[in-house]
Amino acid sequence: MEAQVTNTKGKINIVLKNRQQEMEQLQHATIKRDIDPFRHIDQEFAAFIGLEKLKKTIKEIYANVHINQKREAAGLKQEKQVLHMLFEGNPGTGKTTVARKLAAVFHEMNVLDKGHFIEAERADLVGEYIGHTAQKTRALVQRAMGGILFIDEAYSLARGGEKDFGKEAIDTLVKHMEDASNRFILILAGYPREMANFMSLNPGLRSRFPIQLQFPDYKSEQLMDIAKGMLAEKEYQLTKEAEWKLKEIIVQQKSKRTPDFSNARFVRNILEKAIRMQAVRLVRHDHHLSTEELMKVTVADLNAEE
Ligand SMILES: Nc1ncnc2c1ncn2[C@@H]1O[C@H](COP(=O)(O)OP(=O)(O)OP(=O)(O)O)[C@@H](O)[C@H]1O
Repeated sequence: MEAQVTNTKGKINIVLKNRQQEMEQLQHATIKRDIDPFRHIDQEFAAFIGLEKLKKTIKEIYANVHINQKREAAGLKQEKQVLHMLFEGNPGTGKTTVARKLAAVFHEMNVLDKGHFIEAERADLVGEYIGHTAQKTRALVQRAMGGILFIDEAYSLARGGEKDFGKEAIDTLVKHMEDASNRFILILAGYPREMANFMSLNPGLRSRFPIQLQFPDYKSEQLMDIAKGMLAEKEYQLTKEAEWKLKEIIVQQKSKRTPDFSNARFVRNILEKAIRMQAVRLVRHDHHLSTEELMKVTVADLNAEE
């Protein structure tokens, strides 16, 4: 009888201990979630190599939104953020891709109502007669409400100087940026030197953009990481030799220091061509192609002439 009681007590003790362990694990998981509120942002931007300042800025914006919600719940004033941005970087450094991604991420964060993305250029804003430009620009801004309006090569708006209708487009944009500052996000993008010149011709314009991001040229190692990411996404893989070859091509191209070197786009173009060449190589085989053969991109594919 005594032995039975001890046995039952032992079982209860084990059950209690397991329960305590479960509770501790649960607590631990909750604490972990609390100390890493940015995990989701890290995941969303994991495919973007480099761009550390951008990632840091998005986390600041997220923190602000989150804390504002808590302030609202506590009956405190909210600090609405103005998020118009300037993106300055050479060709293929990711300006358009990042802007497109931000539209989706900001929608998820409740920063933007709709989260759509409108890419515009000079012809979409500048009209042909007096009044036409303001009307076109206003209509474009209206379409962009709740989303992002991205104007690439923004300096083209100032192309014709003082007498050009481009000036009217800039003035109209500035007016709407202030009137509807929280309802859409304007991103002006372009190459660094041209943007600097454009800003110097329009004093006061730069200061209207609280977020200014530089997109630096990628280092060769970063371009290799971008290449691997692009291939992995498409379910391809470089052989070791092909990796060395691609690195050699990138280093050689970068050393030429041509002003129009197109960074990640240069890499994308090489890979797309190599994938076509791999298909041409494989299509000649009439044996069963293994998964590995279908995935591997070789030096021959990189070297092949179209
Ligand atoms: N950091 C990055 N990580 C992964 N891929 C990138 C990165 N930056 C750019 N890319 C890829 O490079 C390509 C070109 O990028 P994108 O068109 O956004 O450049 P851009 O700066 O807008 O160029 P441009 O000024 O010439 O229009 C895209 O396919 C994009 O996915």
